[in-house]
Amino acid sequence: MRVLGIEGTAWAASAALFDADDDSVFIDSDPYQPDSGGIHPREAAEHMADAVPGVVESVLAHASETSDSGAPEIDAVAFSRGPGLGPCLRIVATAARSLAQTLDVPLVGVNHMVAHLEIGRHQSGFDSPVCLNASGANAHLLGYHNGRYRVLGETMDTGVGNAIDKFTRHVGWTHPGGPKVEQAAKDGEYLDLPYVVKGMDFSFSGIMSAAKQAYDDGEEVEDICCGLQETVFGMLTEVAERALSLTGTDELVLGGGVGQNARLREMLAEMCEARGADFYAPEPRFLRDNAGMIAVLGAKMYDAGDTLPVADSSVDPNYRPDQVPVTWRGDDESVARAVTEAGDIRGAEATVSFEGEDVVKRRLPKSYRHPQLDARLRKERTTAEARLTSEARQAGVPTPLVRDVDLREATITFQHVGACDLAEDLSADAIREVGGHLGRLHRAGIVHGDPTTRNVRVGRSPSERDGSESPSRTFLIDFGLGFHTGHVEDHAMDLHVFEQSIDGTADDPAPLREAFEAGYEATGDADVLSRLRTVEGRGRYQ
Ligand SMILES: C[C@@H](O)[C@H](NC(=O)OP(=O)(O)OC[C@H]1O[C@@H](n2cnc3c(N)ncnc32)[C@H](O)[C@@H]1O)C(=O)O
Ligand SMILES: Nc1ncnc2c1ncn2[C@@H]1O[C@H](COP(=O)(O)OP(=O)(O)OP(=O)(O)O)[C@@H](O)[C@H]1O
Ligand SMILES: [Fe+2]
Repeated sequence: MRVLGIEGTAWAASAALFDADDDSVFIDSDPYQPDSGGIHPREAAEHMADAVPGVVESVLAHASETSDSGAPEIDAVAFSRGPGLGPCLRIVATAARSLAQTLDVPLVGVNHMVAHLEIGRHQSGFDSPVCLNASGANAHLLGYHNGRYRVLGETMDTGVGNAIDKFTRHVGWTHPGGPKVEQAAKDGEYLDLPYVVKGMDFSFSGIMSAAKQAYDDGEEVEDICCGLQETVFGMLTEVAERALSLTGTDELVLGGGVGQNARLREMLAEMCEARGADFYAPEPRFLRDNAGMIAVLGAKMYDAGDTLPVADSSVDPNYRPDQVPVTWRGDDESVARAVTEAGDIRGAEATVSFEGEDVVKRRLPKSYRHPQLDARLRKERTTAEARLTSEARQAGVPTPLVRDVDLREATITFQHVGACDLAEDLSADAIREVGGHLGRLHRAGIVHGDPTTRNVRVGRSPSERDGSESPSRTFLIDFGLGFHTGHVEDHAMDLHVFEQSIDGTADDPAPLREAFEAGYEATGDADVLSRLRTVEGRGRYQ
């Protein structure tokens, strides 16, 4: 089977031929290079109109040369339906429709983001990996579960490449900025910048403002580039590790143009090696925007009968990966694995060992992180965790007692609580109770920062066992990303993080979300729930 793919969401006018019989991919691309500034939508669309016919022509010629009959012998035409720049998408879709009609073959509409990650899954042979997309206009973690790719975490503002490109525009470098930052960072010293991770979500705007400010203040640009890479890629690696820990899977694939960065790949590989996971990054020609990935996913979709009548083939500039009905994977596949609790636990951040009635949590150094950043985060988080675990308790939220803190070793000793993590015993009742806990916590001016189904323990409390006090079934743990705040936005983010972790693991998340929100409503502020709707609906990628 042979599928011709066409890509043109933003800068790469690209066509490709994927031959499923010998797994070969031929790609021809013609990039748009802005004279100055960033990608200009109208200029980019003009580029697509000029360049797409040429790359399609060259792929058709290749197809004819490599067929027995001398005709192109193409079974389907696949194209990027979105997300991307509307004017570019429309030109590419028009080209794809007319080519499919000329060749008299079906049309396949591919989600560009899903293509960025399916290429890595296809080439690695991994079953059901966590996928990190680090591209220009996006940054997110996806995992397949129950017929869809679930968003496990994502940027709350700009895409990672665009964030870096905005900084390089500020210092007067031409587009794209990513490779220039990579080069300059080699001659730089690490510089501290804000580090922003909320559960498995993250944001870049604060870092970018600080980086621009540092430049205006006369810091060496090489040092800022080094700090930028260490911070931004450290965050992406951390959230990828969180996703591995939450889902229990041991496979990670990388996709997207920023994935061409050697430092990012090095950090991800090192993180995976340290936790015994497998890591795969496609070669650069499949990481940056290219039609090869569109043709490969197009072939899987065509095989599954997932083709588009021309009348229904409109483009979608905001096409999200979790909107795609995944027709080409089995319903029984899932990114979520059962995690068995035996002996020491390796969480995303720390190792946890069970010592009698106590639990000892050690934030061991992370070798993938810059040592200065690593020391800062371990200390900050240990301090926050010890303090907030106790303060939450005082606010009426069940948490373990803190028995001992060793800041130098970044180690805390806690009382052992619960029988298992909520992830292993997801029930509406327990989740309603967690909603109540978060409402109370927020009223006390505290956010948890990382409320996931692995950071809630479920089971009987010691008081319940000896019958001395009224029982509580659920306990919040892992306050390392917590902080004091009265902002509705921060509180809504806490709820968003929790709901994302339900979406990532539950078969039928809707009733669980409802129970969670009902629980929150009973103790928390209604404004936070309405802000949650805004957070979810926000057009994130800029
Ligand atoms: C929707 C679609 O149009 C968009 N595509 C896209 O952003 O192109 P992509 O090829 O995946 O990524 C381009 C980005 O990748 C960055 N980039 C390229 N090489 C880099 C490097 N060595 N280090 C860091 N960033 C790099 C560029 O600066 C640019 O921001 C997307 O996938 O988000
Ligand atoms: N006080 C406790 N009582 C019982 N079990 C605990 C306690 N603290 C931690 N655990 C167990 O250890 C696991 C990891 O702990 P924790 O979440 O604090 O570490 P982490 O490295 O920050 O993990 P992650 O970042 O993946 O959430 C928990 O999911 C839980 O199963
Ligand atoms: Fe892309």
